[in-house]
Amino acid sequence: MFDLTDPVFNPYASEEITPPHTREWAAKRKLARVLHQLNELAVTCNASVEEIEARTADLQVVADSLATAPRCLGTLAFVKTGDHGNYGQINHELNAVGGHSNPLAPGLNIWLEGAVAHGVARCHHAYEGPPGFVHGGYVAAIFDQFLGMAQIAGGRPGMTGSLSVRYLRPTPLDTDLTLRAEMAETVGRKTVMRGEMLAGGKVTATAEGLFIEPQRPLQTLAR
Ligand SMILES: CCCCCCCC(=O)SCCNC(=O)CCNC(=O)[C@H](O)C(C)(C)COP(=O)(O)OP(=O)(O)OC[C@H]1O[C@@H](n2cnc3c(N)ncnc32)[C@H](O)[C@@H]1OP(=O)(O)O
Repeated sequence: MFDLTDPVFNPYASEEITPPHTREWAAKRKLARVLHQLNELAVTCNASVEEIEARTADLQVVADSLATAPRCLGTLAFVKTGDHGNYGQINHELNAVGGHSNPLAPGLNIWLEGAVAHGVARCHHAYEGPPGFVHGGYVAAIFDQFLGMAQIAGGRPGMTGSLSVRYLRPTPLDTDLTLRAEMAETVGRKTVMRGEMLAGGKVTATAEGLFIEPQRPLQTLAR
């Protein structure tokens, strides 16, 4: 699924974001960036009603046009075509929290240095929960993806069985959030990961995740 020794595609080898491997994904990253910006503008812009209605009509034209193109519903549908890369490459683009071509993703970048996983994410105002701070569900989602990717270094990638987050102080919006995680223990198919999230050098939340290697390969679970 993810081969950390693959010299051609290992998105976690360094802090540098792995470039898109096809023109299609380069185009989709651009689309995602515009939509990500629109997400933030949708919750922050203070334009007139007329302006909002006019721009919404413009966007509806774009959405209706894209809706006429063929679609692939889910990563495995993209894999099946054979034209979009392997599962790891497609997941790297489309993942809900870490995908560079997914406008919902809060720009999570992950890299591994030996046994330690590092990451950075940034949540704009569409991720607001308490006033001025990141919604706790998004903090948990970032940990889920971050710890989930960090555990693949252990060689037995699993699905989240449980995730416990301790919210120590509110996590600020529009701030680089740095992440760090290490494997706490691994017993058979079960791996426990522990991590922390920092903003401005202060820990805002810690998390512990239990990941369980499924009995069947992950790619076959959807079938
Ligand atoms: C590389 C991919 C990384 C992906 C990271 C992204 C993070 C995600 O979002 S994953 C999505 C969220 N998670 C899920 O949807 C998982 C849904 N659950 C499942 O599919 C299954 O319950 C799964 C795979 C976790 C375990 O199923 P299965 O392998 O059949 O478990 P089973 O054989 O019954 O139990 C194995 C062991 O784990 C324990 N266990 C199982 N489920 C849990 C759980 N939820 N919490 C704690 N322990 C559990 C069992 O007690 C057992 O322990 P022991 O061996 O000591 O008796």
